[in-house]
Amino acid sequence: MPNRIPERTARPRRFLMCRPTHFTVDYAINPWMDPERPTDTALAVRQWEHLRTLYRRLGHTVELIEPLPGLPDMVYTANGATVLDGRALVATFRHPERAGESDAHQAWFRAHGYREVRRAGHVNEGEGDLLVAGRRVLAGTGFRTDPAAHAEARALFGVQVLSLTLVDPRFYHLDTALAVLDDDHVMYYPAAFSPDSQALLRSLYPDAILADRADAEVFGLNAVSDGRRVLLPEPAKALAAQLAEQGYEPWPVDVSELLKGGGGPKCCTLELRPA
Ligand SMILES: CN(C)C(=N)NCCC[C@H](N)C(=O)O
Repeated sequence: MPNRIPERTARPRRFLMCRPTHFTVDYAINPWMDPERPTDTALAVRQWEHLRTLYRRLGHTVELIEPLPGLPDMVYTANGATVLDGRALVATFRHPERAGESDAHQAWFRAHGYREVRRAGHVNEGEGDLLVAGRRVLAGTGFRTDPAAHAEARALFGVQVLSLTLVDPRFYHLDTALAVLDDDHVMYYPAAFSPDSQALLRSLYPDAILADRADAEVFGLNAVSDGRRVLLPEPAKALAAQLAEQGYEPWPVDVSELLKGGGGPKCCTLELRPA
């Protein structure tokens, strides 16, 4: 009997985004950034506007945080916090170039009625490394987020937090190597993880979609899923085909300019999970 394609259900989401008004690459804190390569801020804004419009068209709510001059990476709001049950754990960045973003996010969450807003006591780059999967948090470490931040997240959110070690500097945040598709389904690039973390992922998600190197290298895993529709960088063709085979709707987006900073659709999108 042929395998049945599972029925996928979309759930409306609430996202926080930041217009890339001040986007440029004038420092390099990840292997994708090259300050010698010109950037086109107007194009970055157009690509970002398209992403925002798409979310709205798909029925999601987009809230905005004001972009600040001198913080060109602020467009990557996923790194600003992790939000679960109305509690915001605000990022503490590894690199001084991004440190100013923490105050901006803290102020935003305080002004928007979150029941608890806490600044991380250890290096913690928000949803770049802490991905919420149902009532579990998958937590990356190796390049940015400190393992001690995982314990802090466990204490604040009161959910299971599972540590995963990244081993390839090109996949420096968990959300470059793994995407949560649904509460209990993920896709990931195995070679980005240590052997122990690969084994853990295999046991947790035996039916995960596995990305190949080519799709991982175009940031195909830096994707946003609402349970059925999956927005991902358009060059990740094989991954889009795999998603379709598994009952998802791939929505390819052009984020070529934003990739110059080392981030794709997911990096530009922080999910707000109310109480
Ligand atoms: C998918 N990724 C990596 C993100 N969640 N964020 C992008 C951060 C980019 C920034 N220039 C940096 O290197 O911090």
